[in-house]
Amino acid sequence: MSAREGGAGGSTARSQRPQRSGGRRGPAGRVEASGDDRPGLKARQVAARLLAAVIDKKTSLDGLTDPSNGHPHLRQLEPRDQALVKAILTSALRFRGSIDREITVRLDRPLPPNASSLRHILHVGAAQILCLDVPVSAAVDLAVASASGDPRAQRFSGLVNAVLRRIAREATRLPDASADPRENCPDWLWSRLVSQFGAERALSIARTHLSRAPIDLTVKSDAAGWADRLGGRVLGAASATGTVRLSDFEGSVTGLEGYDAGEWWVQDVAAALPVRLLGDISGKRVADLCAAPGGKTAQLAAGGANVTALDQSSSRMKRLAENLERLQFSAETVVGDLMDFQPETAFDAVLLDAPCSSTGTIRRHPDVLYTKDDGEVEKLAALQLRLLLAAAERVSPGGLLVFANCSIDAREGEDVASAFLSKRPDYGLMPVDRQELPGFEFAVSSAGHLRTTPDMLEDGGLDGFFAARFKRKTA
Ligand SMILES: C[S@@+](CC[C@H](N)C(=O)[O-])C[C@H]1O[C@@H](n2cnc3c(N)ncnc32)[C@H](O)[C@@H]1O
Repeated sequence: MSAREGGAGGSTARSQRPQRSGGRRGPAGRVEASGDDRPGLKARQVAARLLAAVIDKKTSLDGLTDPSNGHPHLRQLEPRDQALVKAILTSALRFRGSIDREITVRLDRPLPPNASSLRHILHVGAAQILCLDVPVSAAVDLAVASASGDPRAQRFSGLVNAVLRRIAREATRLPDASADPRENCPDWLWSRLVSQFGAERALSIARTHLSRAPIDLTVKSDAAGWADRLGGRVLGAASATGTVRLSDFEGSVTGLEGYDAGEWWVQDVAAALPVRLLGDISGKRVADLCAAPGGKTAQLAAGGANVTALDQSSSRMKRLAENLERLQFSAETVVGDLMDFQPETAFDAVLLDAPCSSTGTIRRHPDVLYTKDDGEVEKLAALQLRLLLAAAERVSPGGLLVFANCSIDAREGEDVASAFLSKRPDYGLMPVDRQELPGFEFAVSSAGHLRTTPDMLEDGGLDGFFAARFKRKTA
């Protein structure tokens, strides 16, 4: 058994550091069975259930873990158990390929095809052993208890015990230098990365998916001062970008200086770039047509625009309103479908940050690897074109339209931009000049689009993003 196996009952996720105990210890250090009341058991059961929802039903983890509308079983847990569940799921998804290999090589024969709940219990157990600072005995015993309490997995509880104990004894902790980006990148995404970027870049992008992303803050002003106060650093040219990166920060940002006073908001540096393509927006009428939860609305308001923010999701618009209130920004808000939006007058500029596969944000959302696929990308690309054509109707002659999203797939970016231009001859591409984004010149493609991938920026990377800028002709 490894040295960690005899650790204290408290468990600490290496990446997210929730503080949660494992099983209750008897005099001999063994975890005593006590039905569903055993400390830590509910958390493991919920983790297996949520993993099943992601893998088998392709449900987004963001939705499942939403504080107000997430899975009820998760919301019933103590905050520290909720944090443990999220840490388990992040690791289980980020390293799913490696974890699966560690399990599979220790099986005498393949698991039956209908044994998905057993598979999820094994993955939850192995993720704790391989990726988190959970005592091995707690991880194993609670996995065995999860199996025993599940009619579909009951008869395999001995196998769960044997496989997980062998993993604890024999396997290398993750992530280690040998963690293979390819084995943790599902085939559908890998083929897309290779065909779009070539094998070397594909590997470099897939490697970023094995690490957590840093926290970036967009500050209203005085980026250098906030970097000093919060122990971060300014990204890009200080005067222009306003992004402060907190590379090592873990935990909740709500306790940080400046949060209550509304001096900054969390926004990946790449997500802050599309708004900058609108140039000087002070005093202009600008519509943000897929606005919630409002990161870009806040930027538009900070730039002095008269902003109309629209989104079809009322719960997300509630968050947008709360965010704007904390930041002391104002905007006209509309809950509704962009396709039905009929403003009285057209706008000087429109931003469409369209729904997408989110393949640029896998470091933060590893579930995307398993909830999205090629078919979904195609559907989203078609939706984006429909939304872009509708957004184009709301721009005044001579006005600007920026189309953006956080996918790294060209079908949702460059291809949508070309299809749009072929359907709307009254619009022209207004290529982005590298000088417009000091410090981020690398993010401007030869076609004049904004195109980032998570491996582009040293020391922490950035989200993958696409943006194209169009100008409506005057006659
Ligand atoms: C990528 S998110 C927007 C993020 C936001 N711009 C920000 O920076 O915080 C996409 C948004 O599009 C919204 N959406 C999707 N389809 C829509 C539609 N037909 N009409 C209005 N909003 C829509 C979703 O509810 C979601 O909030």
